[in-house]
Amino acid sequence: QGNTDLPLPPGPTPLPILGNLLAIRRDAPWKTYKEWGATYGDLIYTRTLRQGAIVINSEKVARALLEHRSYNYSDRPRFATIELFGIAFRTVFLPYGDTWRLHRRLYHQAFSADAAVQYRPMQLRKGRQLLLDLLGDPEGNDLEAHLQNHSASIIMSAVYDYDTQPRDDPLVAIVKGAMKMVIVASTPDKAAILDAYPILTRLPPWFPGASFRRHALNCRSYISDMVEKPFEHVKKNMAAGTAGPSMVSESLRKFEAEDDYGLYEQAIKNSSATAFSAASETTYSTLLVFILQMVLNPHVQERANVEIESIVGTDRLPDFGDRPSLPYVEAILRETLRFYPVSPLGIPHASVNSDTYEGYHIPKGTVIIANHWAMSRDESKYKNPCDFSPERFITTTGGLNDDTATFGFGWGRRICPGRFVADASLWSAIVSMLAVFKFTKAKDSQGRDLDFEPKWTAGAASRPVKFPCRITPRQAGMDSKKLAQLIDSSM
Ligand code: HEM
Repeated sequence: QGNTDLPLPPGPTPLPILGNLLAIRRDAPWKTYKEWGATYGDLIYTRTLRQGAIVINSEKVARALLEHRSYNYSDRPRFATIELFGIAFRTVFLPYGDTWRLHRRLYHQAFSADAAVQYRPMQLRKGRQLLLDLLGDPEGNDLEAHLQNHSASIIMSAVYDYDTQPRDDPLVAIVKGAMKMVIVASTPDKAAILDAYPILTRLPPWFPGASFRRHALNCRSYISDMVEKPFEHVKKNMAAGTAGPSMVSESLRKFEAEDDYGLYEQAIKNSSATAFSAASETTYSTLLVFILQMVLNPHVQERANVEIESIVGTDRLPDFGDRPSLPYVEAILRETLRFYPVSPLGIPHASVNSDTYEGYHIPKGTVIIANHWAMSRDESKYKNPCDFSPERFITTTGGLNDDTATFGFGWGRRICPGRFVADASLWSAIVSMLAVFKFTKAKDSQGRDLDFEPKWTAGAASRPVKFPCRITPRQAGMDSKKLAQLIDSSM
């Protein structure tokens, strides 16, 4: 229990009304929080307008509070934008309670470590489709789109048994369109203003300056399609007897005899719609980080390729059976997750009751932000943290150390339930790409390397901004026919 006589954790002095709003970098708040850490430590109190928040800058404190006291830190803050834009149904925003527990149960059935194994053949197939897409795009003009398709097609298959079309898939377009609207509409500064002045959310849509209300109405209709349309696809296939296994069909069957079936059906709809949006952006952003780092670190690719060729040869592609024999590839995956957690501040938690930690008072209902980016740059754990170095996970005897670098998947009872699926999607794509391609810098007209400074997008999910590169097959004469043969001989 908290003790109100104790001080709040330390932090920068807030200005009247605005609090620390102006002191926080809008493009990368995680960097500001890390810088503050040098003065105030790993637990910082900050205020934006009326909203107080505690930032955790280290794995140690995150573990102590969000894991060991998970019962008290598994709630979510209620932001005014969430209701306004019609996204309060998403698991990520549900308060700590029965509906959220039911969602977690549904994910556990479909995506636990054991259940996730069933998707591996599909994930390998999708990884190989990605190879064909990359072969046809040697300058990586549509790199982001290929990676997006790969991630979207895996999650649509696992959740809805839906086979996406390689381009312009109608269901993917609905879901992507809805998520884009939500991201534009619910930027942190909008959220902070609407939370501080909730009366604004009740302005009529026609009111001057209330364009966000019109936007919100539009957004709600997109969101409704995002929830209903893929779900209808499964129901239709179940009625026709053609539905393959998926999170939705298996959950519907499991609960069909329950008295309160309607409640389960709603939870299945809402959790499955959350899964798509939570899975696709994070997974493809991580693959983009991987490719960027391969372009910038050719020696890492070469070492990985030597490892793959010594274990797999060149007549087939790697599969999950090879995974334990490929420690360096594993280290690359870990280093990709460590180097740039694509959700740098995770999703905020909230405290259920007030609490005391190391002599500081944490009020009930405080927003708690885990700064994954600061954890990735912890010099006491990661020497030269700004270097991309898979070697940091390799022991002197060539095996892997115990650090799986999974802090980017979050904490305690709210930890990402899709992490095992994500891990397999990432590994199968990374190992396939390393086996077949070399990623290098693009060349200018004189044949010189085109150097560039990597940039990162702002927002809750951050990823590399488009960068120039070349994607070259390692085997001479590799064309789509030969690659298709290699893929066939690997099935
Ligand atoms: C590289 C890929 C991924 C990353 C980096 C990632 C990261 C995260 C993070 C940081 C959280 C918040 C955890 C917390 O509150 O402490 C989260 C939550 C969540 N993730 Fe993931 N995720 C990934 C892939 C996936 C996949 C593939 C799925 C679904 C199959 C998924 C479904 C979810 C859901 C439903 C939540 C909300 C959990 C809750 O509020 O209880 N994620 N993820």
